Amino acid sequence: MSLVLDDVTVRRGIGPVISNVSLEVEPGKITTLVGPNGAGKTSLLEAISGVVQAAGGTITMDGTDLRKLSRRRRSTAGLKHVEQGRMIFPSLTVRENLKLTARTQADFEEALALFPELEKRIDNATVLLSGGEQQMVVLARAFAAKPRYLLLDEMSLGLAPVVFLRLMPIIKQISETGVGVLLVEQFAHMALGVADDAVVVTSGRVSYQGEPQGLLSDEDLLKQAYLG
Ligand SMILES: Nc1ncnc2c1ncn2[C@@H]1O[C@H](COP(=O)(O)OP(=O)(O)OP(=O)(O)O)[C@@H](O)[C@H]1O
Repeated sequence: MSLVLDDVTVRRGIGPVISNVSLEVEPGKITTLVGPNGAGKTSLLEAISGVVQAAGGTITMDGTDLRKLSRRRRSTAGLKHVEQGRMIFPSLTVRENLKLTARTQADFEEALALFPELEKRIDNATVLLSGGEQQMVVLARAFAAKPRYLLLDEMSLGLAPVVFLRLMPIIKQISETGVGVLLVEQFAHMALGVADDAVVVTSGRVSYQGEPQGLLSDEDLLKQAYLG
């Protein structure tokens, strides 16, 4: 049981932006995917969730071939993709935002419990929240939908590092409930701090795969992860 990519290739325009990538995201674990700008990280997540179709390879979720399913079917099967940019309804309150994805009161409460900061602002319009709090709403919405696997694309975008750092233990807690998390980040250090597995993608190919510690302790590898 896991989310498995085998030999996946993604084409955009004329050429491949992801070539022969294989990786596994296990339930209850965080796989952190890092790599420089334009390495193809977003394209890879998009191929998993069905925003684009993979040109080659297989993608299975707990044994189900995802490539045969539409984007919506992948989502109802338990795959939640949090795309770049804060996908919230700014004029709705925090409560209303969460209620849009939580199917039951228990799911709503469980999601909210991870975010004490949000409990205090539950009836405020989300537009009035800070960038970090808005990103918490995004994460809470995703978790409230009870995903089996969660794809998180550059949650750090536009956030101060210290604010992003606050999200890390929450993402860890989410994974500990049994959710498999694929965390894509340019801020490699922080995202690797909570990772169970690490993958570096450079120019569309896997250039490192293994223990996060092996990457964190190798300066050349890290440089490659940031700069290519
Ligand atoms: N819709 C598109 N059409 C054509 N090419 C695209 C499209 N989206 C991305 N690309 C190209 O695909 C390559 C990989 O981009 P992608 O956004 O997947 O990388 P990334 O690692 O997520 O980078 P970033 O961190 O900058 O988002 C880049 O060369 C980019 O220009």
